[in-house]
Amino acid sequence: MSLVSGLTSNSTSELALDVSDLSWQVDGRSILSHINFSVSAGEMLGIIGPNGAGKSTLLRCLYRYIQPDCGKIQLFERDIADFTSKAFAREVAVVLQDTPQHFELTTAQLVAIGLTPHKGPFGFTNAADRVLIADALEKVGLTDKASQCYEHLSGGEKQRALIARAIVQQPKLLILDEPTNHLDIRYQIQIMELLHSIGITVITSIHDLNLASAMCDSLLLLEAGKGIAYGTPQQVLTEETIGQVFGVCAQISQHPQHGNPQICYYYGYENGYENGYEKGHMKGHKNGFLKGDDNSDNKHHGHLGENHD
Ligand SMILES: Nc1ncnc2c1ncn2[C@@H]1O[C@H](COP(=O)(O)OP(=O)(O)OP(=O)(O)O)[C@@H](O)[C@H]1O
Repeated sequence: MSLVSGLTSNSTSELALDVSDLSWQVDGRSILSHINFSVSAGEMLGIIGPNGAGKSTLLRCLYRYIQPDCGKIQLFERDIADFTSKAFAREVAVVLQDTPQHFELTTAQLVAIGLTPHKGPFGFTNAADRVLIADALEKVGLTDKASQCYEHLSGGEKQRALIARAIVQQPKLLILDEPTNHLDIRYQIQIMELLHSIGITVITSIHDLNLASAMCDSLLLLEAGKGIAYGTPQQVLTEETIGQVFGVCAQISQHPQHGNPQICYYYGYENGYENGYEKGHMKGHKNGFLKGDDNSDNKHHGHLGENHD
Protein backbone atom coordinates (compact mmCIF):
# COMPACT_ATOMS: atom_id res chain seq x y z
CA MET A 1 0.00 0.00 0.00
CA SER A 2 1.20 3.48 -0.80
CA LEU A 3 2.43 5.61 2.09
CA VAL A 4 1.59 8.82 0.32
CA SER A 5 -1.89 10.16 0.77
CA GLY A 6 -3.50 10.72 -2.62
CA LEU A 7 -1.29 8.13 -4.31
CA THR A 8 -3.44 5.14 -3.58
CA SER A 9 -4.97 3.79 -6.75
CA ASN A 10 -8.42 5.02 -7.85
CA SER A 11 -8.70 2.08 -10.19
CA THR A 12 -11.88 0.00 -10.37
CA SER A 13 -12.60 -3.28 -12.07
CA GLU A 14 -14.45 -1.53 -14.91
CA LEU A 15 -12.41 -1.56 -18.11
CA ALA A 16 -11.97 1.96 -19.52
CA LEU A 17 -9.76 1.22 -22.49
CA ASP A 18 -8.84 -2.04 -24.13
CA VAL A 19 -6.23 -2.17 -26.89
CA SER A 20 -5.59 -5.39 -28.72
CA ASP A 21 -3.09 -6.24 -31.44
CA LEU A 22 -2.64 -2.63 -32.53
CA SER A 23 -0.18 -2.07 -35.38
CA TRP A 24 0.64 0.90 -37.59
CA GLN A 25 3.18 1.34 -40.33
CA VAL A 26 4.18 4.19 -42.59
CA ASP A 27 6.02 3.92 -45.92
CA GLY A 28 6.49 0.21 -45.30
CA ARG A 29 8.16 0.88 -41.92
CA SER A 30 6.56 -0.64 -38.87
CA ILE A 31 6.13 2.05 -36.20
CA LEU A 32 3.85 0.13 -33.81
CA SER A 33 3.50 -3.64 -33.84
CA HIS A 34 1.05 -5.86 -32.02
CA ILE A 35 0.50 -3.66 -28.97
CA ASN A 36 -1.81 -5.02 -26.27
CA PHE A 37 -2.84 -3.43 -22.99
CA SER A 38 -5.88 -2.37 -21.04
CA VAL A 39 -6.61 0.34 -18.49
CA SER A 40 -9.17 0.09 -15.71
CA ALA A 41 -11.42 3.04 -14.93
CA GLY A 42 -9.63 5.45 -12.61
CA GLU A 43 -6.22 3.93 -13.32
CA MET A 44 -3.16 5.92 -14.38
CA LEU A 45 -1.08 4.21 -17.08
CA GLY A 46 2.35 5.56 -17.97
CA ILE A 47 3.79 4.89 -21.41
CA ILE A 48 7.56 4.86 -21.21
CA GLY A 49 10.39 4.09 -23.60
CA PRO A 50 13.38 5.66 -25.34
CA ASN A 51 13.16 8.43 -27.94
CA GLY A 52 11.47 7.18 -31.08
CA ALA A 53 9.96 4.13 -29.34
CA GLY A 54 6.46 5.03 -30.55
CA LYS A 55 4.91 6.59 -27.43
CA SER A 56 3.40 9.64 -29.16
CA THR A 57 2.30 7.53 -32.13
CA LEU A 58 0.48 5.13 -29.83
CA LEU A 59 -1.25 8.05 -28.09
CA ARG A 60 -2.22 9.46 -31.53
CA CYS A 61 -3.96 6.15 -32.28
CA LEU A 62 -5.81 6.33 -28.95
CA TYR A 63 -7.16 9.84 -29.55
CA ARG A 64 -8.03 9.01 -33.19
CA TYR A 65 -5.48 11.26 -34.90
CA ILE A 66 -4.07 8.14 -36.58
CA GLN A 67 -6.07 5.17 -37.70
CA PRO A 68 -4.13 1.97 -36.98
CA ASP A 69 -3.65 -0.55 -39.79
CA CYS A 70 -4.96 -3.31 -37.61
CA GLY A 71 -6.07 -3.94 -34.07
CA LYS A 72 -8.95 -2.89 -31.91
CA ILE A 73 -9.31 0.06 -29.51
CA GLN A 74 -12.34 -0.05 -27.26
CA LEU A 75 -13.41 2.73 -24.91
CA PHE A 76 -15.79 1.44 -22.27
CA GLU A 77 -16.46 -1.59 -24.48
CA ARG A 78 -17.26 0.50 -27.54
CA ASP A 79 -15.01 0.76 -30.61
CA ILE A 80 -13.56 4.29 -30.68
CA ALA A 81 -14.37 4.53 -34.40
CA ASP A 82 -18.09 4.38 -33.51
CA PHE A 83 -18.11 7.69 -31.60
CA THR A 84 -19.07 10.95 -33.33
CA SER A 85 -16.39 13.64 -32.95
CA LYS A 86 -18.42 15.50 -30.33
CA ALA A 87 -19.27 12.36 -28.36
CA PHE A 88 -15.60 11.34 -28.44
CA ALA A 89 -14.58 14.81 -27.19
CA ARG A 90 -16.99 14.44 -24.26
CA GLU A 91 -15.26 11.17 -23.32
CA VAL A 92 -11.61 11.88 -24.12
CA ALA A 93 -9.47 14.98 -23.49
CA VAL A 94 -5.98 15.36 -24.88
CA VAL A 95 -3.03 17.46 -23.70
CA LEU A 96 -0.19 17.56 -26.22
CA GLN A 97 3.44 18.67 -26.08
CA ASP A 98 3.19 21.29 -28.80
CA THR A 99 0.94 24.03 -27.59
CA PRO A 100 -1.07 25.62 -30.40
CA GLN A 101 -1.02 29.39 -30.77
CA HIS A 102 -3.84 31.18 -28.99
CA PHE A 103 -2.71 34.76 -29.42
CA GLU A 104 -5.92 36.51 -28.57
CA LEU A 105 -7.14 34.49 -25.56
CA THR A 106 -6.75 35.06 -21.85
CA THR A 107 -5.84 32.02 -19.76
CA ALA A 108 -9.44 31.72 -18.50
CA GLN A 109 -10.78 31.89 -22.08
CA LEU A 110 -8.34 29.17 -23.13
CA VAL A 111 -9.54 26.97 -20.24
CA ALA A 112 -13.18 27.68 -21.19
CA ILE A 113 -12.58 25.98 -24.56
CA GLY A 114 -12.73 22.72 -22.59
CA LEU A 115 -16.49 23.28 -22.22
CA THR A 116 -17.11 23.17 -25.98
CA PRO A 117 -18.10 19.48 -26.28
CA HIS A 118 -20.78 20.04 -23.63
CA LYS A 119 -22.36 23.08 -25.30
CA GLY A 120 -24.83 23.57 -28.12
CA PRO A 121 -23.88 25.77 -31.12
CA PHE A 122 -24.76 29.01 -29.29
CA GLY A 123 -23.89 27.90 -25.77
CA PHE A 124 -22.66 30.70 -23.55
CA THR A 125 -20.52 30.38 -20.47
CA ASN A 126 -22.80 30.46 -17.41
CA ALA A 127 -22.18 30.85 -13.67
CA ALA A 128 -21.66 27.10 -13.14
CA ASP A 129 -19.11 27.07 -15.98
CA ARG A 130 -17.25 29.96 -14.41
CA VAL A 131 -17.01 27.99 -11.15
CA LEU A 132 -15.61 25.00 -13.06
CA ILE A 133 -13.03 27.21 -14.79
CA ALA A 134 -12.00 28.93 -11.55
CA ASP A 135 -11.73 25.55 -9.83
CA ALA A 136 -9.53 24.11 -12.59
CA LEU A 137 -7.30 27.19 -12.61
CA GLU A 138 -6.89 26.89 -8.86
CA LYS A 139 -6.01 23.18 -9.14
CA VAL A 140 -3.15 23.94 -11.52
CA GLY A 141 -2.01 27.02 -9.57
CA LEU A 142 -2.97 29.61 -12.19
CA THR A 143 -5.71 31.61 -10.45
CA ASP A 144 -3.60 34.75 -10.55
CA LYS A 145 -3.01 34.33 -14.30
CA ALA A 146 -6.70 33.99 -15.27
CA SER A 147 -6.87 37.39 -16.99
CA GLN A 148 -3.38 37.31 -18.46
CA CYS A 149 -2.91 36.70 -22.17
CA TYR A 150 -2.26 32.97 -22.64
CA GLU A 151 0.58 33.63 -25.07
CA HIS A 152 2.45 35.57 -22.38
CA LEU A 153 2.52 32.63 -19.97
CA SER A 154 5.75 30.70 -19.48
CA GLY A 155 6.10 27.23 -21.05
CA GLY A 156 5.22 25.52 -17.77
CA GLU A 157 2.27 27.85 -17.13
CA LYS A 158 0.94 27.15 -20.64
CA GLN A 159 1.19 23.43 -19.97
CA ARG A 160 -0.74 23.82 -16.72
CA ALA A 161 -3.39 25.94 -18.49
CA LEU A 162 -3.85 23.17 -21.07
CA ILE A 163 -4.29 20.66 -18.23
CA ALA A 164 -6.89 22.97 -16.67
CA ARG A 165 -8.70 23.06 -20.03
CA ALA A 166 -8.71 19.25 -20.08
CA ILE A 167 -10.08 19.13 -16.50
CA VAL A 168 -12.91 21.51 -17.49
CA GLN A 169 -13.74 19.15 -20.36
CA GLN A 170 -14.69 16.54 -17.70
CA PRO A 171 -13.56 13.56 -19.76
CA LYS A 172 -13.66 9.94 -18.71
CA LEU A 173 -10.22 9.40 -20.26
CA LEU A 174 -7.42 11.94 -20.24
CA ILE A 175 -4.51 11.39 -22.65
CA LEU A 176 -1.34 13.40 -22.14
CA ASP A 177 1.87 13.47 -24.15
CA GLU A 178 4.78 14.33 -21.85
CA PRO A 179 2.75 16.62 -19.55
CA THR A 180 5.69 17.37 -17.28
CA ASN A 181 8.05 18.43 -20.07
CA HIS A 182 8.21 22.14 -19.29
CA LEU A 183 7.56 21.92 -15.58
CA ASP A 184 9.93 22.53 -12.70
CA ILE A 185 10.22 19.71 -10.16
CA ARG A 186 7.55 21.13 -7.85
CA TYR A 187 4.98 21.32 -10.64
CA GLN A 188 6.05 17.96 -12.08
CA ILE A 189 5.09 16.36 -8.78
CA GLN A 190 2.06 18.58 -8.22
CA ILE A 191 0.58 18.04 -11.68
CA MET A 192 1.17 14.27 -11.61
CA GLU A 193 -0.41 14.10 -8.14
CA LEU A 194 -3.31 16.16 -9.40
CA LEU A 195 -3.79 13.89 -12.43
CA HIS A 196 -3.64 10.91 -10.12
CA SER A 197 -6.18 12.31 -7.70
CA ILE A 198 -8.98 13.55 -9.98
CA GLY A 199 -10.46 10.08 -10.44
CA ILE A 200 -10.27 10.20 -14.26
CA THR A 201 -8.60 7.38 -16.19
CA VAL A 202 -5.25 8.79 -17.34
CA ILE A 203 -2.84 7.59 -20.02
CA THR A 204 0.34 9.59 -20.21
CA SER A 205 3.67 9.28 -21.94
CA ILE A 206 6.48 10.17 -19.58
CA HIS A 207 10.28 10.18 -19.77
CA ASP A 208 11.06 10.51 -16.08
CA LEU A 209 11.07 6.90 -14.88
CA ASN A 210 11.20 7.86 -11.20
CA LEU A 211 8.14 10.07 -11.59
CA ALA A 212 6.42 7.30 -13.55
CA SER A 213 7.29 4.84 -10.79
CA ALA A 214 5.91 7.12 -8.09
CA MET A 215 2.69 8.13 -9.78
CA CYS A 216 1.52 5.49 -12.24
CA ASP A 217 -0.54 2.43 -11.30
CA SER A 218 0.81 0.57 -14.31
CA LEU A 219 3.42 1.08 -17.00
CA LEU A 220 3.74 0.05 -20.63
CA LEU A 221 7.33 0.01 -21.85
CA LEU A 222 7.82 0.42 -25.59
CA GLU A 223 10.95 -0.11 -27.62
CA ALA A 224 11.06 0.28 -31.41
CA GLY A 225 7.27 0.12 -31.57
CA LYS A 226 6.93 -3.08 -29.60
CA GLY A 227 5.55 -3.64 -26.12
CA ILE A 228 8.49 -4.88 -24.05
CA ALA A 229 7.00 -4.90 -20.58
CA TYR A 230 3.62 -4.13 -19.09
CA GLY A 231 2.56 -4.27 -15.47
CA THR A 232 3.09 -2.52 -12.16
CA PRO A 233 6.13 -0.24 -11.72
CA GLN A 234 7.77 -3.07 -9.73
CA GLN A 235 7.28 -5.50 -12.60
CA VAL A 236 8.39 -3.16 -15.38
CA LEU A 237 11.20 -1.11 -13.82
CA THR A 238 13.90 -3.70 -13.28
CA GLU A 239 17.62 -3.05 -13.56
CA GLU A 240 17.88 -5.52 -16.40
CA THR A 241 15.05 -4.00 -18.42
CA ILE A 242 16.35 -0.45 -17.96
CA GLY A 243 19.82 -1.60 -18.97
CA GLN A 244 18.58 -3.39 -22.07
CA VAL A 245 16.05 -0.86 -23.31
CA PHE A 246 17.64 2.47 -22.35
CA GLY A 247 21.27 1.37 -22.50
CA VAL A 248 22.14 2.74 -19.07
CA CYS A 249 23.22 1.08 -15.87
CA ALA A 250 20.83 1.60 -13.00
CA GLN A 251 20.53 0.44 -9.45
CA ILE A 252 17.04 0.07 -8.09
CA SER A 253 15.98 0.36 -4.49
CA GLN A 254 12.65 0.83 -2.80
CA HIS A 255 11.57 4.43 -2.49
CA PRO A 256 11.40 5.25 1.24
CA GLN A 257 8.08 7.03 0.93
CA HIS A 258 5.90 5.32 -1.67
CA GLY A 259 7.64 1.93 -1.81
CA ASN A 260 7.83 1.68 -5.61
CA PRO A 261 11.15 1.33 -7.45
CA GLN A 262 13.57 4.21 -7.11
CA ILE A 263 16.14 4.31 -9.88
CA CYS A 264 19.68 5.49 -9.32
CA TYR A 265 21.50 5.96 -12.66
CA TYR A 266 25.23 5.52 -13.07
CA TYR A 267 27.31 7.81 -15.28
CA GLY A 268 30.34 7.29 -17.50
CA TYR A 269 28.79 5.75 -20.60
CA GLU A 270 30.74 7.47 -23.35
CA ASN A 271 30.91 4.12 -25.13
CA GLY A 272 27.37 3.07 -24.28
CA TYR A 273 25.92 0.50 -21.99
CA GLU A 274 27.59 -2.52 -23.57
CA ASN A 275 31.15 -1.21 -23.22
CA GLY A 276 30.92 1.24 -20.37
CA TYR A 277 30.28 -0.87 -17.36
CA GLU A 278 33.92 -1.68 -16.63
CA LYS A 279 35.03 1.99 -16.59
CA GLY A 280 35.92 3.98 -13.49
CA HIS A 281 33.31 3.83 -10.79
CA MET A 282 31.22 1.62 -13.06
CA LYS A 283 33.47 -1.33 -12.21
CA GLY A 284 31.49 -4.07 -10.62
CA HIS A 285 28.38 -3.52 -12.70
CA LYS A 286 27.40 -5.91 -15.40
CA ASN A 287 24.22 -6.24 -17.38
CA GLY A 288 22.61 -3.59 -15.23
CA PHE A 289 23.22 -5.43 -11.97
CA LEU A 290 25.68 -4.84 -9.19
CA LYS A 291 27.95 -7.84 -8.73
CA GLY A 292 26.61 -10.04 -5.99
CA ASP A 293 23.23 -8.37 -6.23
CA ASP A 294 20.85 -11.26 -6.59
CA ASN A 295 17.83 -9.81 -8.30
CA SER A 296 17.33 -12.86 -10.44
CA ASP A 297 13.77 -13.43 -9.18
CA ASN A 298 12.89 -10.01 -10.43
CA LYS A 299 14.51 -10.18 -13.83
CA HIS A 300 11.74 -11.16 -16.17
CA HIS A 301 8.64 -10.02 -14.37
CA GLY A 302 6.58 -7.79 -16.54
CA HIS A 303 8.35 -8.77 -19.75
CA LEU A 304 6.17 -9.24 -22.76
CA GLY A 305 7.06 -12.09 -25.05
CA GLU A 306 10.61 -13.25 -25.49
CA ASN A 307 13.76 -12.20 -23.76
CA HIS A 308 15.37 -9.23 -25.32
CA ASP A 309 19.02 -9.98 -25.65
N1 LIG B 1 3.88 10.25 -39.87
C1 LIG B 1 5.07 9.67 -39.75
N2 LIG B 1 5.84 9.45 -40.83
C2 LIG B 1 7.05 8.85 -40.71
N3 LIG B 1 7.58 8.44 -39.54
C3 LIG B 1 6.85 8.63 -38.43
C4 LIG B 1 5.56 9.25 -38.47
N4 LIG B 1 5.09 9.31 -37.21
C5 LIG B 1 6.04 8.75 -36.42
N5 LIG B 1 7.10 8.35 -37.15
C6 LIG B 1 8.31 7.69 -36.66
O1 LIG B 1 7.90 6.76 -35.68
C7 LIG B 1 8.88 6.66 -34.66
C8 LIG B 1 8.21 6.84 -33.31
O2 LIG B 1 7.90 8.21 -33.15
P1 LIG B 1 7.19 8.75 -31.83
O3 LIG B 1 7.11 10.23 -31.96
O4 LIG B 1 5.95 8.01 -31.63
O5 LIG B 1 8.25 8.33 -30.74
P2 LIG B 1 8.30 8.72 -29.18
O6 LIG B 1 8.50 7.46 -28.43
O7 LIG B 1 7.12 9.55 -28.83
O8 LIG B 1 9.63 9.56 -29.16
P3 LIG B 1 10.11 10.78 -28.20
O9 LIG B 1 10.40 10.18 -26.86
O10 LIG B 1 11.37 11.24 -28.87
O11 LIG B 1 9.04 11.84 -28.17
C9 LIG B 1 9.94 7.70 -34.96
O12 LIG B 1 11.03 7.06 -35.58
C10 LIG B 1 9.24 8.64 -35.92
O13 LIG B 1 10.14 9.22 -36.82
